[in-house]
Amino acid sequence: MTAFDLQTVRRELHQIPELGFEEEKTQSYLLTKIQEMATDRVEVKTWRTGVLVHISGTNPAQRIGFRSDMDGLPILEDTGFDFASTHAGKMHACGHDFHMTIALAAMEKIIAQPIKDDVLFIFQPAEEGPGGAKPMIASDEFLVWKPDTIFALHIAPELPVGKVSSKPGLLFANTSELFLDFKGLGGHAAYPHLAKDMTVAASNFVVQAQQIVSRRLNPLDGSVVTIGKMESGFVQNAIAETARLEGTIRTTEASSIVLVKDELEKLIKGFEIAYDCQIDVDYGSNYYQVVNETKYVDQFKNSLQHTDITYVQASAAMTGEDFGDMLKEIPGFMFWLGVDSPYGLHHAKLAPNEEALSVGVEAVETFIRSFD
Ligand SMILES: CC(=O)N[C@@H](CCC[C@H](N)C(=O)O)C(=O)O
Repeated sequence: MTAFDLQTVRRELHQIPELGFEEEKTQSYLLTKIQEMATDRVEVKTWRTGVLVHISGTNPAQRIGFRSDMDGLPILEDTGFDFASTHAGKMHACGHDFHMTIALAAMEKIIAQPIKDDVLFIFQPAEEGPGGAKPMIASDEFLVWKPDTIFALHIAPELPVGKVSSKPGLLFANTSELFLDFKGLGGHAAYPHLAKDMTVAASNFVVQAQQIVSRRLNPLDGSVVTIGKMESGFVQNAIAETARLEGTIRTTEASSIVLVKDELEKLIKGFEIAYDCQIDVDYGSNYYQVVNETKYVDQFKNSLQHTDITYVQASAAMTGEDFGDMLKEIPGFMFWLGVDSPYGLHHAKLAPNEEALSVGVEAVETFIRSFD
């Protein structure tokens, strides 16, 4: 049991989603909750819009870190919930409201009954972009409390409530954002021969880019090029002078990200000639793969044996997570928490089952106590 209601906290957080490094309301909400549960063992630091909470152990030999991300997505919520987002066009569509609620509740339990070791709860901004993990772990605020091991969870819509899953080794892919700006020549819709149509150029680019995955990369290595957003033109009867594509590259091999970028650049050169246009590319933020340390995955799995939580073996996924950048520096692992939603991550109707909140709290607390 916690002193606060998990569902209420999750719903209050759900109503105030904020984009990366804009999480001011979320930060102040978390700080209020943390103050309510703080004792003289607890120290709090802020880093940009993030929060670090250090709980001194009774006889510390090491420090265990648990990380929750904080940001929402630029998605217009379509759940119909009476606790839907109050921030127009923004939504907790990746479950970070769940992650933060679970972190707060697990923290409350560790404060109430500290373990031997120190524990650090990390609320990290900007996971969806531009990436808060890398700058956070390089900050003085983090380095003074750098954990010896670190772990995190992510909600899994396709997994039933009561189940968690993970695996040793690769869990999530390498990622790079992709932004392409096309500049041609606009004109009247009736005179295509006098214009350089960027709707046609960008549309063909989307199709051609798919062949990098199917024809240039080793089919045994996983890779994805997804264009999630496409914009061009202003009106139905004018040829578009500009177009913009926004997407993401995913690969299971760190080195394949470079290969995909090389191939994209060849394509860009070809398109600039073929469509007589200019194409500018920007790769935005890049996240390193999430690689789990076997010993901690085993410890997690074993720690759950005396609970009702079922551990199942996961497969690697092409999702990305800047937690990979933390795991590159600090050994640990990440696990999926079953939330049984009919709609998936990043869907405007994502509806995780709130019964999974207490399962998440139990899994996190149980793993932390397994160091005792
Ligand atoms: C778990 C999850 O859904 N993470 C995001 C991370 C996004 C990274 C970046 N903005 C990109 O799109 O490359 C994901 O989309 O996998």
